[in-house]
Formats: sequence, structure tokens, C-alpha cells
Amino acid sequence: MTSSSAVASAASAATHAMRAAARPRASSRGASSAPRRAAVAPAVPGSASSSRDDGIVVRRRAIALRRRSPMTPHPAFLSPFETAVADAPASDAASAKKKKTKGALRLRIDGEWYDCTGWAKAHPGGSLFITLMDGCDATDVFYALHSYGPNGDDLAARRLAMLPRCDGPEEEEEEEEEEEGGREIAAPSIVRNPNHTIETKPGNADANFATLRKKFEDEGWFARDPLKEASVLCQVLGLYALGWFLAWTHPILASLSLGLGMQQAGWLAHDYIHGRGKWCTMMRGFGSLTNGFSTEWWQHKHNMHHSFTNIDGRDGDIKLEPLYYLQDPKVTGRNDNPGLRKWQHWYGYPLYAATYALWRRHSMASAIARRDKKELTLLGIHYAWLFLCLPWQVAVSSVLIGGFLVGSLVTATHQTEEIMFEQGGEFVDIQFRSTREADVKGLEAWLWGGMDTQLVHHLFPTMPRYRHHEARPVIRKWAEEHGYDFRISSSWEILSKNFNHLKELAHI
Ligand code: HEM
Repeated sequence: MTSSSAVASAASAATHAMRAAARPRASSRGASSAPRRAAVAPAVPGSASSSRDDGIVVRRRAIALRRRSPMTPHPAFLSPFETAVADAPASDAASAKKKKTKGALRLRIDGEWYDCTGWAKAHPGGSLFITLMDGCDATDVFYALHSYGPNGDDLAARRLAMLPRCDGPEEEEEEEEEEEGGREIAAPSIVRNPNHTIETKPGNADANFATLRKKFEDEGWFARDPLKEASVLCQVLGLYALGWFLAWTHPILASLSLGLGMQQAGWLAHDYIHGRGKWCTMMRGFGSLTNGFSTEWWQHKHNMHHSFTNIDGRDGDIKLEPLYYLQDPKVTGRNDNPGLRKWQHWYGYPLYAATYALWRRHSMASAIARRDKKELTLLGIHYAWLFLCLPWQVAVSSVLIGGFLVGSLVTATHQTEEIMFEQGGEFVDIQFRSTREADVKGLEAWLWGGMDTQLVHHLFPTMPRYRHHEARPVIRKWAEEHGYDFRISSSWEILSKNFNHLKELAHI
């Protein structure tokens, strides 16, 4: 690994200045109480008065934008609203005096509270992500999912720097307490590992993790390597080309080649959607073209999984009823079907073959509902190729093979780990508790396509997957030093654990 890569060095001075300015405050994190608020706060609380915002016009525009579905990205990426925010002189926003914003949407990043009430409606990922994090520390999830310099672009960091600062809930509480004559709040603590009791408050960022991330940034781990990018792309396209070539003469071989190609294309599209920078942005439609997936639908579903991993009610990947029951229906309170549930460990793995078919159905429905012309065009090209250029039997069996290879590996990596009910909590801690790595090598590692380094990926989603194996020992050592349980098992152990989990719940 070279030191600071070209991409890392492109990190904007503004980004680093902002982070550097914010970091010293991290030391005060431990001292603040950062209470979690109701998990779903209204996007624009009715009680908030427009007159409290700096720009009433911006606020009105934001309310109009709110009517869009949370899944719908803002159509014009640089909308007049965003441009207004982006063009605003720093003194208008960033350096504005902190306001009291009780009732507003507030996120804490790098120890600084931001009033996101207006921004939520223009947020490219959708307002839901902001509203669900209201009142929480979003530092680690922010750096995990966004462009902030070292990962190829710094748009999100620049936007962040322009948001108005505000008081946090704890500052307001302190003031209220003072008014009430002073009252102490007991700080809750999380026990991560029996050997280490780490005093921390839910919703606080892990300052040690920021140091690890900084090390990876400085050493260029987030940079894309053109040769490796070309290699993974050629492997996928090669499998598609071979399958297509054999389709009319050797249907079984063709289905295997295309099925494997579709699986690998799935991993690659996943990498492109997480990745930031020009190359990944250009390749965002890759999953639509190769697998018939909607980028917008998939990124939303998948980023919910990344932001709220294994949190019941947030992460759709663990809510699979009525097909699979990963938890006792008495605990979740969701409808039960004991007649079906008792067979789930038997039909479990074979049914994973339907994964891609289901994703295609959701993708098409989402693209149609959003009238997303670009996506519908890419999906149209894909389906024209799938059913006009291939025999239908090859087309269908490839989709089932690809779906099985993805479904059975993806599901296994999270389903048997801790499933949490608390909303909020520490991002890094949640990642360690909700997934594990698979200890695989060679062809098997190729087949796993980066899902084997699930924990590394969840901690650093924008890091290219071809760097994960090298990053693993660094993160493992860091985890040991900081009291996190770095879980890793053989693929056989993971898959059988998953089978046994389904079996256990089949018989409750
Ligand atoms: C107030 C702080 C935030 C700002 C300024 C911000 C800004 C942005 C920007 C500019 C993008 C476009 C993609 C990029 O440049 O990386 C984006 C996308 C996104 N953001 Fe945020 N964001 C914020 C907070 C959050 C939080 C707290 C979450 C999650 C809990 C979140 C989740 C997402 C998601 C899921 C996307 C879509 C990513 C994709 O298309 O692949 N954002 N955000």
C-alpha cells in the first residue's frame, strides 16, 4: 500500500480543516449525555416555526421537497435549493451563531451539532436517513457512506460544512436543568466484551475509530486502483460473453457461466454503489444493465442495512417474514405462520435462489413508481438482451443460479449474529456485534466476492473490496486493542450456523 494516493491527496483542504477543527471536541464527547430521541422524528415538526430559520425561502422550498418519497432522490442533483446552500458564503451558514433549535432535526458529526431541518428534504440519500438519526451522533455513519475527500470526492463534506450549526439536545437539557435547579443524569454504559467494560454513551462516535479511519485515509486505502478495477470488470464481462456465446449450443454450461457472471456482477455493482468518485458514479447503472436491478431502490435498501445493521424495524434484511422467521414472532410481534415456519430450514437454502427474481421485481416496481427514465431505459436494455438474445430456459436458470449464489452468502453473514431492538447506539459497536468475516481463500474467496470480509466492509463501505483482505489484520489488531470482538469463522461454520438458526426457530 502506497502512502497518500492521488485520490487521497485530492481530499479538500476544507474537509480536513473542518474535521481538524471539530476533532478536539471529541474529548468532550464522553462527558456529554447525548440522549437518544424518539427513533422517528417528524421531518419538519409542526411546532418548528419558519421564522427561526435563517432563510424562510429555503425553508419553504424544503417543505415543497418533502412531498417527494424518501426513496426518491432529488432529480436535479444540484437543485436551486442545494445550489443556494452550496453557494452561501461560509459566514451565512457555517460560521453562523449557534441557534436554539429545539424541535428541529439535529445531527452531531465530529462533535458539532448541525441543524438539518432544511437539508433533510434535499438530502440525496432521502430524508429518512436524516430523520432516523435525529438527535444522534452520525459521525461514523457519515464517514462510512459519504464522499468526504479521501474516497474520491468530497461533495458530502462540503455540504456538511455549509449546514448551520446549532445547540445539541444535551446543551438544551443542561440549560433546562439549570433552570430547574440542577439534576444529574446517570450515563448508561455498554459492555462489548467480558474483558473490557467500556464506558460509553449510546449514540456517541468512537474517537479511537476516527484514528483508525485517518490511518487508512492517509495511507490511500480508499483509492481505486485502475488495474484491479479493470480486472474485476473483465471477469464479469468475460463470464457474460462466454455464457452468451454458449447459450444456443450448450445451455447448461451457458447457464452456469451466466449465473456466476450475474453473481459476480452483483458484487461488483455493490462495490460501485458504495464507492465514491468519478469511476463509481459512472458505473452506478452497472447493476441495472447486468442484473435488472434499480440502483435507487437497491442503494436505499442496502444503505438502511448499513446505517442500522441488524436493528429490527430498520434493517429490512432481517425482516423476512412470511418466508423466513429469524426471530421468535412473540418477540417481534409480527404475524406468525407456524405451518410454514416449521419447514423453513429445509426450504431455506433452495429458496435463496429466488433472491434475484425478487430484487428484479422490486426494482422494476420502484423504477416505474418513480418514473425514472434513465433506470427504465437501462432495465429495458437488460430485459431485451435477457429474453431476445438468450433462450428463455438459459435466462431463467441463470437468474436462479446467480440469485442462489448471492442469497445464500449474503443472508448467512448477518442472520445468526445479534439482532438488536434499540434504535441508535454506537455505529462501530453495532457493526462488530452484527456480522462476522468468513475465513476463505482462493476460488472460494472469489465466489464470496467481498462478502467474506463483511466486517471490514461494514466499517469502511467505501473502501474498494480488493483492499479488504489486507485491511483485515490491521482492523483485527485495532479491535483487540480496543475491546471489540472481531468475529471470523470458516464458511462451513457460517453456513451451518445459519441452517441451525432457521431450524431452531422452526421448532419454537
Ligand atoms: C447532515 C449531514 C449529511 C450530509 C451533508 C449528507 C450529504 C450527502 C450527499 C452529498 C450525498 C450524495 C453522495 C455523496 O456525496 O456521498 C449523500 C448521500 C447519502 N446519504 Fe447523506 N448526508 C448527511 C447525513 C447522512 C446520514 C446521517 C445518513 C445515514 C444515516 C446518510 C445517508 C446517505 C445515503 C444512504 C446516501 C445515498 C448514498 C448513495 O447514493 O449511494 N446521510 N448524503
